[in-house]
Amino acid sequence: MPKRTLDAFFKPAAQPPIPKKLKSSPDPSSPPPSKTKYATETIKDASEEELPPESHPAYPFSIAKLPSHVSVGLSFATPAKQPRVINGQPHLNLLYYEPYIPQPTAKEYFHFLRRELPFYRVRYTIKRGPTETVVNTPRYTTVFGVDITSYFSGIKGEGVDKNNALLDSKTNQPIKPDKYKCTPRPIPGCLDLLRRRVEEALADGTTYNFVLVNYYSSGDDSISYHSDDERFLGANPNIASLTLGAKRDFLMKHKPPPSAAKDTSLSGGDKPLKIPLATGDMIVMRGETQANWLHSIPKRKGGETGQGRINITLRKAIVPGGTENYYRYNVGDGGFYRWDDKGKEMVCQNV
Ligand SMILES: O=C(O)CCC(=O)C(=O)O
Ligand SMILES: [Fe+2]
Repeated sequence: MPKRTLDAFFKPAAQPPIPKKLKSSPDPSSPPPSKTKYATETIKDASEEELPPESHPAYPFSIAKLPSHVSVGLSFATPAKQPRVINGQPHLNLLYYEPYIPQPTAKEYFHFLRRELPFYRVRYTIKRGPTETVVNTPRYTTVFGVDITSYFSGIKGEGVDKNNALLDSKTNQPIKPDKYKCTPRPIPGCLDLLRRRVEEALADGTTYNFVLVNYYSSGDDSISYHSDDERFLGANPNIASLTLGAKRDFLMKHKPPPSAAKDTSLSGGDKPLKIPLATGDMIVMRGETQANWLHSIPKRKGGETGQGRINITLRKAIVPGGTENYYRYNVGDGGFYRWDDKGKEMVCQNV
């Protein structure tokens, strides 16, 4: 791979000033100091670095650390643009970063995450009365994090290692073995940097403890209309949602009012709001949005979208039920998939 210059990472969007001196702490957001002194100096490629991957008993394989050219972009070139507020419709409250991550970094980040994360194609059953139906989730998913009643031990900023254990937030002691049916996974450094950067960008006290990742491999992959208004997120949850890779339409429509749909402006029958999300774009759904609006990524005619699309949502679960729900529906109990760069497809690793 060719060498890059720092200049290349900061094009084309207007960028915040590059700090004169960068820290050299082990925090993944901090690039090695020898490579970052001047904007024109060359910096090494990921392949030249030997950052040890992060392993943890709950991961199916160890997860690579972000190469420094991606962590530099995420740390110092975000937000690429200031957000627009979209609130011109009842109960709607969005921030729209167009983009949040500048394109060169978004592209590298997309390829890195697709290659390095474990993914799942979850099947689950739903029961309606006596009938059981099997649901095949129409996209790849994965999830990391734990609700606020627990946390992973470890030194802040040191990243994940195999000794990170789950502690109870009240007692600071190891959790009882039966606290969760699922096995929560610590957020790997490559996603935790994004989480911390978004919290900093919002600067309104928002914090997140979950990272959910969707991978839409083609136009046939989708998510149907829903709202993320589960009780385990608390009232008026803030959810940040980042797009990497292929452009897909994000549709929103107001929930129908509980009584007869007389007010057609809220009936849900109107044309949906369509936001064509491109790589690096981020929307933040806030306030009463989840309580009143549904959103979806519909299938695309023709099936193909070229390169595939990754969506990352940041959320905060406040009770153990949230942790159980997220692992059940985004990891499940089947085999995991890993991206095969030669075959250009997700390959199931076990069953
Ligand atoms: O892929 C997207 O943009 C939306 C994903 C989503 O709504 C969800 O995971 O709840
Ligand atoms: Fe959603």
